[in-house]
Amino acid sequence: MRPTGLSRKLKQLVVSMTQPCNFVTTTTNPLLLSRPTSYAPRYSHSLNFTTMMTNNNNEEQDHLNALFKQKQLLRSRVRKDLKNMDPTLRSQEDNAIQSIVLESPWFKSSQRLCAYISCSSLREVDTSKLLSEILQNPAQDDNTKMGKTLYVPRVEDKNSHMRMLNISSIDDLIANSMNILEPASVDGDGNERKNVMQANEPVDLFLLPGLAFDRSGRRLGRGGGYYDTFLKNYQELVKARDWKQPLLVALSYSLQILDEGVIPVTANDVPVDALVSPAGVIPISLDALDRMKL
Ligand SMILES: Nc1nc2c(c(=O)[nH]1)N(C=O)[C@@H](CNc1ccc(C(=O)N[C@@H](CCC(=O)O)C(=O)O)cc1)CN2
Ligand SMILES: Nc1ncnc2c1ncn2[C@@H]1O[C@H](COP(=O)(O)OP(=O)(O)OP(=O)(O)O)[C@@H](O)[C@H]1O
Repeated sequence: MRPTGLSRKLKQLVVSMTQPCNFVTTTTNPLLLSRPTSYAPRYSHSLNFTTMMTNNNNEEQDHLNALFKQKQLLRSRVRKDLKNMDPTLRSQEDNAIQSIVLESPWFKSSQRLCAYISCSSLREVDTSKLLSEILQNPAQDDNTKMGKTLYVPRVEDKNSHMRMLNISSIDDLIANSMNILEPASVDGDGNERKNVMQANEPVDLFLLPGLAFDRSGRRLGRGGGYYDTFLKNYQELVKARDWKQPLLVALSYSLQILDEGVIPVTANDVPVDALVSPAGVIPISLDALDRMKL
């Protein structure tokens, strides 16, 4: 059967998104182009509209299923590699990545950050030194350009919903059902924690976790869709408020940086601006080149 217009388009989209791309050297990076908000076909006339819609939806769903299956296989492979990583190497890489971040001008000058609380059983790049540094240097109430404000993730439900809540101490965290540390909704005094979506000023830096990355900014998460959903909403909020978009920086062990074209992505995947690996910063977007002074 000849592919219909929609299925051809969908295939092109999937193919284009699994091809290598580079934010810096080309202005036609598919990940940076405006993404489709819907795959729904718009036929002005059709002999058998319902059948066509059903076929197209089925094909579309088959493609997505195949793509999500590819993602799962890749996750299993990377999880295994992380599990087999030599502990001494892991600790060296944790230190190297954190030192690069701590010594960078873009981290030092950041005022409002969203960072993940690393989980050693998930073999995530350690963020403990970064969190200590941020929390040791809190923003003052008068909001002068000194000090930092930290927001960290809190999973709200299984429908990819998480919030980023303000904490002022590591003691504000408790383990959730996934055994990841996160803040309670209310602080010790019973006050609701500040939610970054309701803050009056923008976040300048996100430090992101992930299972695998590539040099084009593709990021493979753990499969919950939490970060992609959050980042899309946050980017929309920033746009509506006419603020500067935050820098999205992922922390990655060397083995998590995969060849281009290997990580499958869908239209919902949000690309990162830069990676920090033990070998240094890998800027990806033009914004990263500009703001990270590389
Ligand atoms: N430190 C940290 N906090 C985070 C995230 C994260 O990736 N890292 N998240 C980012 O979304 C959200 C939580 N999402 C999560 C999704 C899956 C798993 C998890 O344990 N996954 C298992 C496999 C589970 C399965 O497939 O059955 C694993 O990856 O081994 C943990 C957190 C919010 N907080
Ligand atoms: N076959 C499928 N068809 C449609 N949606 C799917 C399918 N399989 C998984 N999903 C949904 O896609 C989302 C996961 O997306 P994805 O695999 O891109 O996550 P991720 O890259 O790990 O994201 P994040 O890092 O943001 O958590 C989940 O909300 C899940 O319910």
